[in-house]
Amino acid sequence: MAKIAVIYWSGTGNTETMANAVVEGINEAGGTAELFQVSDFDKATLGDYEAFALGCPAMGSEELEYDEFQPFWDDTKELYGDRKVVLFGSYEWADGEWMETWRADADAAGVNVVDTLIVYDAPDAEGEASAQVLGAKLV
Ligand SMILES: Cc1cc2nc3c(=O)[nH]c(=O)nc-3n(C[C@H](O)[C@H](O)[C@H](O)COP(=O)(O)O)c2cc1C
Repeated sequence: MAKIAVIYWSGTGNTETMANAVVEGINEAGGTAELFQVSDFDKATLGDYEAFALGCPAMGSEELEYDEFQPFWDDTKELYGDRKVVLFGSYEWADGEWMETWRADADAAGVNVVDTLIVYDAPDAEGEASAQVLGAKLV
């Protein structure tokens, strides 16, 4: 059974809601999801997982959260190899440019990004369903 890490940062809970839905989607598709706040994830265990869902909202000025998530991303982006990765997060002020930048950075690092998902503000039922579908793509 595919062991999949869902690793996220969330300030006000919107990306956390998405992360929980991603976990549901993985588990319903037959995978085994493990959920981590980024500050709790031990990078030394990266090799233990077959796929990854990474979540971070738009912060700064169309950027990843700079204190915890950006350093995590910078440290790990060369390490995913050909394992499947999805990127997700919530935004509110603009139109999702941070995700385009994140995706381009992932592509440049050779990350196997199978899909991305952005949701405006707090996910509604449709947003949560989309996050479940996203998670299932990793299984
Ligand atoms: C410091 C700060 C910076 C933000 N920068 C952006 C931004 O550049 N673009 C945007 O669309 N939303 C921005 N937002 C809005 C958040 O992305 C939005 O509130 C999101 O839902 C927060 O997700 P979370 O609940 O997972 O923390 C910012 C919010 C904060 C607090």
